[in-house]
Formats: sequence, C-alpha cells, structure tokens
Amino acid sequence: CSREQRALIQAILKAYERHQIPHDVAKKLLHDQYSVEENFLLLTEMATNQVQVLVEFTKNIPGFLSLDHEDQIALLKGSAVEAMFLRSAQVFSSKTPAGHTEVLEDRIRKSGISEEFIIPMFNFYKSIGGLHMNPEEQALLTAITILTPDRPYVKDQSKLCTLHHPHEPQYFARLLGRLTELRSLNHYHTEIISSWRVSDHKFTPLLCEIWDV
Ligand SMILES: Nc1ccc(C(=O)O[C@H]2C[C@H]3CC[C@@H]2C3)cc1
Repeated sequence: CSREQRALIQAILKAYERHQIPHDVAKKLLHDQYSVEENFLLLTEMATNQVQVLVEFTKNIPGFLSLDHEDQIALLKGSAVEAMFLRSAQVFSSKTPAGHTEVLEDRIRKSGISEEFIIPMFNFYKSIGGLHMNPEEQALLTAITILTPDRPYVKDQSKLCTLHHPHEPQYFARLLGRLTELRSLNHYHTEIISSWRVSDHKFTPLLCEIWDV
C-alpha cells in the first residue's frame, strides 16, 4: 500500500468518522412513543439524517467535488439507498449503546414495512455484521458504493477506487460480493417507499428529492 494510497484511505476514514447519527435521534429511539406511526416518523427522521450524512461524507471523498457536477448528483442519487442500508447495517453491527440495536430493530419491524422486505433487510444487516469490518473497511466500502460508476446517468465511467487488504486476498472479493447483495436491497426499498407513499405517509423534502418521490 503506497504512501498516497494510505493518505487517501486516511482522508476517507476521517470523512466517514466525522459524521455520525446525532444523539437526539438516538435518544428518541429509546424514549419516544411506540406506535406504528411514531416508528415511521422516527425512521423518516433517521433516513433524512442519513442522507444528510451521506452528502457530507461524499463531498469529503478526495476528488469527488472535481467530478462533473451532474455526475456528482447522479452518483449520490444512484447510491443513496445502498449507502443508507450499508450505514444502517454498520450501525447495527457496531457497538451501539446496549439496547439501542434491539429497540431500533423492533421499531423498524413495526413501522409499516411488510415482512417480505424485513427478512432480506435484516439478513443483510447480519451478513455485514459477520464481516467484522474495521472503520477503514467500512469507510472504503461506503466510498466504493457511492463511487460505483455504473449508476444511471453517470457520464465518465473511469475507474474511481482501488482497495488493499494485505493478509486475505479473497477478502476484497467478499466485500464486493456484499455490494451485490446490497444492490438487491434497492428493489425492496422501492417497494417499501411506494407502499408508504400509497398509504399517504409524509416524507421530508430531502427524501422526496433524493428518490424522486
Ligand atoms: N419516510 C421514509 C422513512 C424511512 C425511509 C427509509 O429508507 O428507511 C430506511 C431505514 C431502515 C428501514 C427502511 C430503510 C432502512 C424512507 C422514507
């Protein structure tokens, strides 16, 4: 791993660690009401916050802001769902304060999302947790997800990122394999969103903009 690659990884790690879920959202998880409606509102707040965190993280990925502006938007819109599922999977498998994970899981399960989407979602969370990624790997995998050039409407599909994993050459293939699993969640998410929209659930302007709803 060369000096400049190490510097790049450090820059991405710093950007990743700078933005965490604010405490007030985490606190609400534990103290707010527990109805399906309240759970949905909490998820809305969490998802809105996660998109804000995603935009801030992405802007701090070296080189991102020098990309064509339309491509920057295309990359963000194309990766927002995957980056959010990846981040929530990482939150689930990280050492969040005891009890938060169970409460969050329970609220997600009781927020109007149908069981057929809950199952693959939590399978993904478990499969990410099982990788025991360190913060550098989490940050890099998120950056790779965002910088994946084969998003719709991205113009210059040049290679955007390389990754090193010294002692386990097949590890990188495993990480990329998770990205394939992650992509399958896009479909479920579209279904989740439309079922909420059909039953007249309110979204925030940011979520409407990032998902064209
Ligand atoms: N009004 C909305 C509320 C939540 C979401 C969302 O994507 O929630 C994410 C959090 C976890 C549960 C579904 C996904 C993963 C979208 C619109």
